[in-house]
Amino acid sequence: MSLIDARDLTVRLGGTLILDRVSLSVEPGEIITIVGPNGSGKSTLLRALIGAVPLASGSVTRAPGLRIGYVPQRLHVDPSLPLTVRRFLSLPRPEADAAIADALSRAGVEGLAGRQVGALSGGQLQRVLLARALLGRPQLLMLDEPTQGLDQPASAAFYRAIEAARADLGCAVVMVSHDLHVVMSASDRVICLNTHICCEGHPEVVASAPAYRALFGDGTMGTLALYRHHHHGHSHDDDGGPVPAQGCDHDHS
Ligand SMILES: Nc1ncnc2c1ncn2[C@@H]1O[C@H](COP(=O)(O)OP(=O)(O)OP(=O)(O)O)[C@@H](O)[C@H]1O
Repeated sequence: MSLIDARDLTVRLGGTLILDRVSLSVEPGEIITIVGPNGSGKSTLLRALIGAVPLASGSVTRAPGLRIGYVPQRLHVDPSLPLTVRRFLSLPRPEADAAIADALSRAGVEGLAGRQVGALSGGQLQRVLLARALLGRPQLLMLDEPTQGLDQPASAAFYRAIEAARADLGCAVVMVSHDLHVVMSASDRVICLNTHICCEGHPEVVASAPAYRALFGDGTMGTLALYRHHHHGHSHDDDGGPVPAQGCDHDHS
């Protein structure tokens, strides 16, 4: 059984169409990466899958009792707030010291339990947020641009921790990422979102797209090229059936 099954998920916020008939299912243990331009609905999609956003139409079915660990894009913590990592990880529910130590270790930051949350570096805080998500031994880990603002070694370490957690817990991972090396190397499936799913497929399929080759040919400019690829309008001139997208190099003109 799928962990999550979304059918024609449609979300409107403030009268604006944010997600248009998005269908996807998440299978146990798979890693799905969601890419797309700013404002394309990636965060909203994660929140809708969790059930934190009302749907205008469509449905989201979660496996009964599904345990989800969610790592937000960022969390602002007032540096003057006295709050240790241990206490932070015990909110809202008290957790045993051993469980906290285990989660911190899985996230690769054992030894931080006594530190002040407000004094952590960006990379440490993201790993503590990962530890928090891992505490509930999730079947599904959802991460919203978790390495934003981290340097390359810190990002790489973060993703290694995610992979280790998946290997260990067997959890599925759905993440939003702009880190295309990760997208291409660590994902079972890549979904490119632009209000609707504009293309999806195995990384190799996406990698065969000219836009992806442009990425590695042109360095960071290639990153922009990927995000600019054929992001066509949102009008559907078809009957709303399955998106026939397999790669990122098609257009719908
Ligand atoms: N509560 C809200 N009310 C109205 N519009 C909203 C609300 N939340 C988000 N939006 C709009 O929905 C669109 C999608 O936002 P979302 O954060 O899902 O995009 P995103 O792809 O995650 O963007 P980014 O890459 O910049 O993080 C944006 O245009 C945003 O302004």
